[in-house]
Amino acid sequence: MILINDQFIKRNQDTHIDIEDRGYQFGDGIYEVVRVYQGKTFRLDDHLDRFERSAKEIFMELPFSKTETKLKITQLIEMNNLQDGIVYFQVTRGVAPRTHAFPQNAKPVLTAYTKKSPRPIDQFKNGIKVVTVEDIRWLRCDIKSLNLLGNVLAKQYAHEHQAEEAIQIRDNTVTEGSSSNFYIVENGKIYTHPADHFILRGITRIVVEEIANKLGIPFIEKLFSVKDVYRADEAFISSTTAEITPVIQVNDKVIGNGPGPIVRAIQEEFQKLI
Ligand SMILES: Cc1ncc(COP(=O)(O)O)c(CN[C@@H]2CONC2=O)c1O
Repeated sequence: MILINDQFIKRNQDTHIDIEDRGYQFGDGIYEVVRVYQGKTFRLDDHLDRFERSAKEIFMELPFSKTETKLKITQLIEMNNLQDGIVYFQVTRGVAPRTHAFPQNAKPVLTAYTKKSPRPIDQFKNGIKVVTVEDIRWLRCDIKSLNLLGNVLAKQYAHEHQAEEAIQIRDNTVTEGSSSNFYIVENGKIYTHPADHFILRGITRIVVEEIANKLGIPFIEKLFSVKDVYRADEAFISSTTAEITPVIQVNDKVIGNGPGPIVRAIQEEFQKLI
């Protein structure tokens, strides 16, 4: 089943999204991806809080309250008997004759679906290779909007260079991955870009900070360059789908000696949480 507003419908039915839906024409909308483990959502409240903030930041009404949205998402997971995978949901500003300014009386459109997806265990174990690209995105990357072309181009560059992720660089500073947050470890301390308008404040990033605090590992929000990355003892990314994934190579530079003790400790604690 999928969800369109307050209707649960079979996916193979004649479902349609209007050609003048602003999400389709302008990317005028917001989204969330939530992980489901053994049928239970992980940090859904945090995702819904961020969803509400994203809507507020683009001056968009949400069609349902947090409680109502939570219920619909949970019902969808149960209907589809999703055990391990993700639930994707988004709201667009709705359908209206194409004009850039906000339409007078368009109704926001909520859609959601679930997808079985195994955890990338090999990547957790062995780590991944990433490449660096220029961060060409707009200046409100803190909003989880449907405007993902910059992210798409970055990810495509990674795939064309046999890498799993592209780490974006803005003014000689490492911001984040195309769909992940990025960290380096030096002398037992974790460094990551401050949660400002230049990155998305990842839910998994919040969990990484909580785990670091629990383990007494300094979690330092600080600007750093690619040169700092090359000198790092360890590097890793985090996201709802990548969880905590070690980074063992950046461009042609090997980082440390493969997944290090800090990222392993964070992974171990994360595993306990789920
Ligand atoms: C640009 C960007 N930064 C950071 C993150 C990490 O945020 P979370 O920890 O909250 O997931 C994401 C996740 N993007 C989602 C996660 O999976 N696929 C996505 O598009 C992202 O797209």
